[in-house]
Amino acid sequence: MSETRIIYVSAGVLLRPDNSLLLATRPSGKSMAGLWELPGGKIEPGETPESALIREMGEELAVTLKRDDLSPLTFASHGYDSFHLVMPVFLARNWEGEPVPQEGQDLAWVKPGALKTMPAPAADVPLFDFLERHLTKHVGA
Ligand SMILES: Nc1nc2c([nH]c(=O)n2[C@@H]2O[C@H](COP(=O)(O)OP(=O)(O)OP(=O)(O)O)[C@@H](O)[C@H]2O)c(=O)[nH]1
Repeated sequence: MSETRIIYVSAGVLLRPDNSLLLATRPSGKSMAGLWELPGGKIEPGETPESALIREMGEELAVTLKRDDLSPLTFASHGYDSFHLVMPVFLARNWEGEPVPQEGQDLAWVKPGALKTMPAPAADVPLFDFLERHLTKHVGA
């Protein structure tokens, strides 16, 4: 029986008062370059999902998040060819700083109803569906 390699990634939904959320393209040169994803990245040894996300938001977007700004929202679990992705997703409504791409990404603030128009990694398709239903239902589109 072949072993499944699990990759743990932490991702964040930065939600503005107008109910738009931030997506970023994967930088060129990386796997799945150009697709729209939630900001975040791999959880390194010794990190919690929260500390990894806080670090990634600083590295990728120069945004400062505090632990108390993060609420657990949902997760993705998706089998890619070479690994299985497990990705806790946190919601943040407060942060310090305006997101500025640090790695050449494009950024877009997207309303939940428009998420499905954004080409995304396979793991994000059910996630975008969830966000559309959840954020539209509970916050108003
Ligand atoms: N941050 C983020 N990663 C995602 C999302 N959806 C998804 O499949 N992923 C995958 O989760 C992994 C994220 O890790 P990462 O962004 O730190 O990866 P990396 O830059 O080191 O990528 P690399 O392994 O291609 O060098 C990638 O394989 C990425 O394709 C998402 O919405 N946000």
